[in-house]
Amino acid sequence: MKNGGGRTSRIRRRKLFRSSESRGVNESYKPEFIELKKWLKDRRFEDATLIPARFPGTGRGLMSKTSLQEGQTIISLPESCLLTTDTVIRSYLGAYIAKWQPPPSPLLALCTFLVSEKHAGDRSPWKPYLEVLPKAYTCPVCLEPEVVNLLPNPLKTKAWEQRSHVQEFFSSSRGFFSSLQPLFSEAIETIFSYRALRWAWCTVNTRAVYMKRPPQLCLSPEPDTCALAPYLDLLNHSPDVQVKAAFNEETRCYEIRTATRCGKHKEVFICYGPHDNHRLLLEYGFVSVSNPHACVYVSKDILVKYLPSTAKQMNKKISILEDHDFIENLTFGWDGPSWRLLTALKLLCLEAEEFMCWKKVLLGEIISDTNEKTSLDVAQKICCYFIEETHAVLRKVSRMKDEVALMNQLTLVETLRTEELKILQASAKALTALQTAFT
Ligand SMILES: C[S@@+](CC[C@H](N)C(=O)[O-])C[C@H]1O[C@@H](n2cnc3c(N)ncnc32)[C@H](O)[C@@H]1O
Repeated sequence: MKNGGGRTSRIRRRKLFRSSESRGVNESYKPEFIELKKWLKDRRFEDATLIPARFPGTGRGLMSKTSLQEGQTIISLPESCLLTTDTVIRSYLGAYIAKWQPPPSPLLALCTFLVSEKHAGDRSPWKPYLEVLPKAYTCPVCLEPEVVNLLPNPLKTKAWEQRSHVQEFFSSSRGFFSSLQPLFSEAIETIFSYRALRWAWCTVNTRAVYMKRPPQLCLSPEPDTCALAPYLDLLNHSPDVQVKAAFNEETRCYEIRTATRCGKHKEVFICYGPHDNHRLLLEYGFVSVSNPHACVYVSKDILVKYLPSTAKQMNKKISILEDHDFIENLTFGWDGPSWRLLTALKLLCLEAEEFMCWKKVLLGEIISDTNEKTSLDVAQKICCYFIEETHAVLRKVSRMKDEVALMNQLTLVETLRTEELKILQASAKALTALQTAFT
């Protein structure tokens, strides 16, 4: 038999393709990981289970050395490796934090420490950790305005809000930064610049683990819940795994236990939460492909725009939806329009003589065949509008990709929009099936 023609070789090729897809390239030989390993060893942490690797699709992450069983602890990082507000307060920054009024927030304390230690370079005892941190992030606050404008509407609004929030964080912290001048020979503004603080803010927001700390008098009373966990923070997210993660008061280690098996030499994932892609992009700067929680959001304006022109009592209907919390989180998902979206549409499509039944609609009752059919037709129109809009944005992204500098950011938007297109196409199909029941 000729090579590559038969069934066996097809299966072999498929297996090869699948394994190269999920298998990562070992990166533990890289100088930054050798240094990090030494640094961790000095803090009583040695890892026999995982190694740093680069994976197609998810980038840098951790790979299992052996197969992992359900219930197995995959990592147990001693307290001495964690960077918390305690670390900051015990450092040279402690006296300055204690002096500053109003007290800095726990987040500001962590960010200040990161910027200051990064600036210290070789002099920083945290250098091996700082060296493996990303140099740049893709959270919306770091995206170019023309890229933010390509995001779907509700996310675009949140992206601009994130930008203003970080800018406000910077301007409100400048006084505190000035008070640190005696610690540095360079002008403080050159060290604690907006870019430096944004980098630190993204570091904490995309990488910190949840670890509730008791309130400290020298810090503001905002919850102190973030800890940076070197090495452990190389674990990427998958919506398909379950893990238990917490600080163990007895062992005084931050531990992660997996509830999902993992094969040898496979990427080991944790789950950051049951987040949709908008939240993943907003909080972590990435998008998960085939995310079961992914969805496309429908805003009030779009709902109203596609209602039949004959629809009556629109203001009244909208205020009912608002009063009953039915105007937000209306979505298309992989299975079609959400129950909330269809319910909102059914209410908006009620005929004048059916209007008194609005409570029944909210409880999920069927009012009439006409109401069912009209609301499905509107849902289909909205879905078609989104499909066209998504195609148009994808064409624009592809044209903009000529500009190499924006490649990473554009690829992110492209992935998000492509996932949304798949969801919308699946929704359109589900809606067609529902519509045929009424023809
Ligand atoms: C806690 S870190 C995980 C390690 C990170 N990949 C690294 O190289 O340092 C979280 C960041 O990893 C990336 N990430 C996590 N899960 C991912 C995934 N499933 N696909 C792509 N990027 C992912 C995102 O950039 C996210 O902000």
